[in-house]
Amino acid sequence: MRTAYSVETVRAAERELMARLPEGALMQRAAAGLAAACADLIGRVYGSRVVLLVGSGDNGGDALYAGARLARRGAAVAAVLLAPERVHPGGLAALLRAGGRIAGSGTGAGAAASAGVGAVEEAILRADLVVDGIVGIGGTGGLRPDAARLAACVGESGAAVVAVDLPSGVDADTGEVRGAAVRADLTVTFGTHKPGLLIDPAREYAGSVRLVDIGLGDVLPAEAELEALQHVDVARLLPVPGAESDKYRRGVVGIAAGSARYPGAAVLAVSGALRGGAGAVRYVGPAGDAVVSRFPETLVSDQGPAKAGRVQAWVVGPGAGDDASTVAEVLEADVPVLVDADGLRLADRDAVRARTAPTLMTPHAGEAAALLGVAREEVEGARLASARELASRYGATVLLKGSTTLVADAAGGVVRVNATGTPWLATAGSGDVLSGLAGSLLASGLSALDAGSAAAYLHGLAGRFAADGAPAGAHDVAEAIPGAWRDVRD
Ligand SMILES: NC(=O)C1=CN([C@@H]2O[C@H](COP(=O)(O)OP(=O)(O)OC[C@H]3O[C@@H](n4cnc5c(N)ncnc54)[C@H](OP(=O)(O)O)[C@@H]3O)[C@@H](O)[C@H]2O)[C@@H](O)CC1
Ligand SMILES: [K+]
Repeated sequence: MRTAYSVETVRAAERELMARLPEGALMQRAAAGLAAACADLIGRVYGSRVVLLVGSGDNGGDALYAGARLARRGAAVAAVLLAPERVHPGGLAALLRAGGRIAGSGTGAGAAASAGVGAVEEAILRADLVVDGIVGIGGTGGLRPDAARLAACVGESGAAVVAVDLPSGVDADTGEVRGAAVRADLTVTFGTHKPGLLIDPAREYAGSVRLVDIGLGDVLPAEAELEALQHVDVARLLPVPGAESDKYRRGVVGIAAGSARYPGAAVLAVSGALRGGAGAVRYVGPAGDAVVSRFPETLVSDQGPAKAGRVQAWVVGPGAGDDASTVAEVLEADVPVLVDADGLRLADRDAVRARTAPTLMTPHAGEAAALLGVAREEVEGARLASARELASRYGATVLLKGSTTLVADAAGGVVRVNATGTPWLATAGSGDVLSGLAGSLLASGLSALDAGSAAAYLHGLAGRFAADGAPAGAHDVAEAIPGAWRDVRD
């Protein structure tokens, strides 16, 4: 499991740890890990040109101490000081002792806002490596103008870019990016991941992320703010039939989906459900013929959901068109219900809130925006807050689809993030497969949080296998689910 903690939690843990250690010890651990990561990234340190972007906080201090280490190994290291009068004194002294210099000025005066600007930009453009120590977890709001100019210049440089703790300009707690931010090839983060490193859009700015252990793990609380499942975690969640299992004990998932206009959505939801571990898939709706001709193992009913026979979970909504009464009927069932696509628009909020069995809603950003009454961009820019808000308004678990999928429970607590997806998954019908898969896992007894996050994980992996660098259709993704399942299990 990869976990991420908020700034507030990190600060508290840091205080506790610092009280037991000699002054400066944590920063030295951080700087040592940072310098090693920089060296690994550029390969040859001796003779390389390194530019440090140094803010006035400890993030800048980390950059300066790491720069000193690189200078001792023969790199030509220049520091751009955003606020020379408030620079970390010990870090600057260490850099200068090691043979590093201040960029943009021979006198040590400030660079970015002074006559040295041209020289600073030139140094950045000519650098082999830029180390972004402008701001870390102490950042608030968008980057200030001086810092934003530097971030833009870094974007034009061909240098390898390493962000210290976080790419400057991204919000550590939410993953939001307001205005300019540094785009890194590698982010070296200390003690724990921060939520922003795992959630888009910030995640994209971070590049690959390397976690440096500074001993914080011992003092962090057990429950994180955000967690990302890995293969072993998903393997533990996936249902395994026992010797005594029959189809009913393994769970029956009901799919109420599709319409005369969109029969394909029903077929695709069933295709996901058949690969999700339930013992049987029951279908109700107008696309029964299409479903059976493709998947003869489906139990098709021509009655409404209430009379279709027992199920342990329902999926409602994919391709439903305007069939609000089916959605309402499913919401009355006292079993877990997954609501997707048209169902999200048709579901009555009070009816969802009144349910006692779990509800899992699976909107993409556009659907979530419509439910929240905001613009799509607002949801995409603030994914964590949007998922939490929607979950709380509906009293449901919300799986917000996207390049980083989030799953949030109504009661708060840890949010799951999934990053196995691929841009190739943004294809028609892919969401229908996901809802069938997640519904099937709900029917086999997983909680809404577990079913949603395990389904997102498998679905993302299946998307990667199916696409393998080329376009793939939603049915290819469904067919790749067993391979993803085996990959996770092995
Ligand atoms: N946690 C740990 O265990 C450890 C933490 N460590 C390191 O410490 C870092 C945290 O250091 P920190 O607390 O000094 O804050 P930091 O990120 O340097 O930012 C503060 C500075 O940024 C400025 N500033 C703010 N907003 C801005 C903006 N929008 N645009 C531009 N500037 C902005 C702000 O200016 P001010 O508001 O004061 O004028 C202030 O000068 C952490 O990320 C990690 O790298 C490691 O050394 C070891 C262990
Ligand atoms: K930074």
